[in-house]
Amino acid sequence: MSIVETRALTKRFGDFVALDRCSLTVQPGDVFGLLGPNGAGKTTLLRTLLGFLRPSSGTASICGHDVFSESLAVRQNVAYLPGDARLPRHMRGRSVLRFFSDLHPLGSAERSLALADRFELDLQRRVGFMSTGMRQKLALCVVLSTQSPIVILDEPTANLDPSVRKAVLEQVEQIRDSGRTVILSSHVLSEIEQVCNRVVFLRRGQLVLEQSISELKDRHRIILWIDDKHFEIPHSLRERVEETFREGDRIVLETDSDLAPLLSWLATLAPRELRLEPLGIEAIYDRVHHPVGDASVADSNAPQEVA
Ligand SMILES: Nc1ncnc2c1ncn2[C@@H]1O[C@H](COP(=O)(O)OP(=O)(O)OP(=O)(O)O)[C@@H](O)[C@H]1O
Repeated sequence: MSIVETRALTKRFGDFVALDRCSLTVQPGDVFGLLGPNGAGKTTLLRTLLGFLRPSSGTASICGHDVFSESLAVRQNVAYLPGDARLPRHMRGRSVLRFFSDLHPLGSAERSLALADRFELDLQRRVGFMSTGMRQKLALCVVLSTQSPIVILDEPTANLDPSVRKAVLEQVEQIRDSGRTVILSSHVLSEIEQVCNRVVFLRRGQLVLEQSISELKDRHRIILWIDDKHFEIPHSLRERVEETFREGDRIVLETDSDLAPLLSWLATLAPRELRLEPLGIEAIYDRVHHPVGDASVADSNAPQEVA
């Protein structure tokens, strides 16, 4: 059974559609990545899942509870790191950790202190005197130390230096290894590729592609330079390969199947040069967000402010 499920989930702010009929399922143990450019609707989706925003239409449930009408039950199962976590500025780091671990039924002061140590965070400092990155680390200690079945992280590594980023991703991997579920939004494609097993791409409020990371890793791009003007993929290989681009003597092919038969055939054509590269999430991201012939959205489509 899915641990998170949305069906045709839609959120409008006035006339502006921030989420447009999004249907997705997250399975227990998934590390589920949410990708999309600024304003795509990632935070709106996460805030709707947490019951902070009322869906305009469609449904969403977490652990079988409706996210809006049963939001208390939902929040008991979720630890959430917002993109702009606000913590009491007058409190010292240590008191913040104690306060939140007492508050959350699945919290633990001991775990949060151990994390602060791992992130090399000075807990003597008051929140108001911490840097942006230090406050982010503190919020992460609060969220990552709870044992909630679902952990939702909105851009968890923003503002962090590379060594803390690495430590945060290790924590995500530990959560995954303990069988819990993570939903993670990030602009850092390599992080998504590293820790997620599934990823969805949001674009202007719509889910435009869902991709398993293991399938993504099997996808390759072959670029070849060939003098033969009559290049044609043989019938027997057409199922395995797709020609995506041809310009003069340069041809780009993509495939997600076994490379051996394809490379054997290409070798018989004696190309002048041949390059083989894993397609990677970055190429998919570019293709999804800058499709050929796409015109950028005019400003007239911008939302109106809604409280
Ligand atoms: N309360 C609101 N009233 C009006 N429009 C809103 C409101 N909240 C969000 N929006 C709009 O909804 C769209 C989606 O915003 P959202 O914050 O979900 O994007 P995002 O994908 O998280 O972006 P980013 O990567 O920049 O954080 C944006 O155009 C934003 O301006």
